[in-house]
Amino acid sequence: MSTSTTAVIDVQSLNMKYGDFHAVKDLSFQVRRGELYALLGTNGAGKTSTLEAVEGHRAATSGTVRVFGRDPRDRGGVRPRTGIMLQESGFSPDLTVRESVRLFGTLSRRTDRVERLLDLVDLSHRAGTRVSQLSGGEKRRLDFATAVYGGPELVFLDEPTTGLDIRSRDALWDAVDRLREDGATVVLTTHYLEEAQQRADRIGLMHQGTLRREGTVSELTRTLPATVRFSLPPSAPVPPLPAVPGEGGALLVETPALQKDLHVLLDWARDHAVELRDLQAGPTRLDDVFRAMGAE
Ligand SMILES: Nc1ncnc2c1ncn2[C@@H]1O[C@H](COP(=O)(O)OP(=O)(O)OP(=O)(O)O)[C@@H](O)[C@H]1O
Repeated sequence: MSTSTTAVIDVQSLNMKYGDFHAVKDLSFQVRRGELYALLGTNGAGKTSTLEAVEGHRAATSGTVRVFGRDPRDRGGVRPRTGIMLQESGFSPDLTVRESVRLFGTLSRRTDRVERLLDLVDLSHRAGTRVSQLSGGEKRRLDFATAVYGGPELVFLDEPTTGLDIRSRDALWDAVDRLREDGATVVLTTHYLEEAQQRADRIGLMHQGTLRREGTVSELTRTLPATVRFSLPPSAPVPPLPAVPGEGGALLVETPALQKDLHVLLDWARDHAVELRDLQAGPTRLDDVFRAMGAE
């Protein structure tokens, strides 16, 4: 899964307006070849509007968007290289699962085997079932199968795991890993922050139409303190680090240097024969960065 500095997506000073409402404001970002880039944000931040411009579904009010160096509305040049899993599927309810994959596959102008895709998303046993009779999770898996038909170079995954059980999620991410091993570039949006935290090479965080933060997970989280949580027996001496009371009698220590302060605490506990009950050391999570951004 190597990434290069070549930009597959290049967005410069993008503005999207709906009438007087300015939904995306002067947004610039790039997605490099082979990268998994997660575009995350609060509700109404402008992610869908941005992706619609990048996918060529909606014209920008101003600014430039290039995908593979071309205008994304150049359907002949961009569409055959791109797979899109939208939030809302556009399948005809009367078609069967097999027919849907075949139809969308033909539209993609790529080649693949329908049976391979059904197997990939564990829908082989539902091949002859009409789309109207699928469960929400099965429809989502069908969406994914049509998006990755023929191994596109660039895949957009818009909330791909919403409604999927844990086994289907794991299978979907395994399939994404295999696409990436073949060099695919992936753009992800999700409200499941832990998925982005685990999988994204880089993350862009949007809020109220602008890109507020961008970087790797460690670049984004290193600006906020980590938390150590523990409880002490009533007779324990005063701990060596400034601690504030938390829920259920726990003590919380916020630290910008988790490893160092954890050492201090553990050495102190050993030297004083103190039991640190329910000890938890939580690194800063993307959720914390998100909350901090929402409060700005
Ligand atoms: N067709 C439209 N007409 C008017 N306003 C719109 C339209 N589409 C989106 N908006 C507004 O633009 C803003 C950005 O919407 P967008 O759907 O891009 O956000 P989002 O980040 O995808 O949100 P969510 O996480 O809630 O899906 C919102 O305030 C939304 O109400």
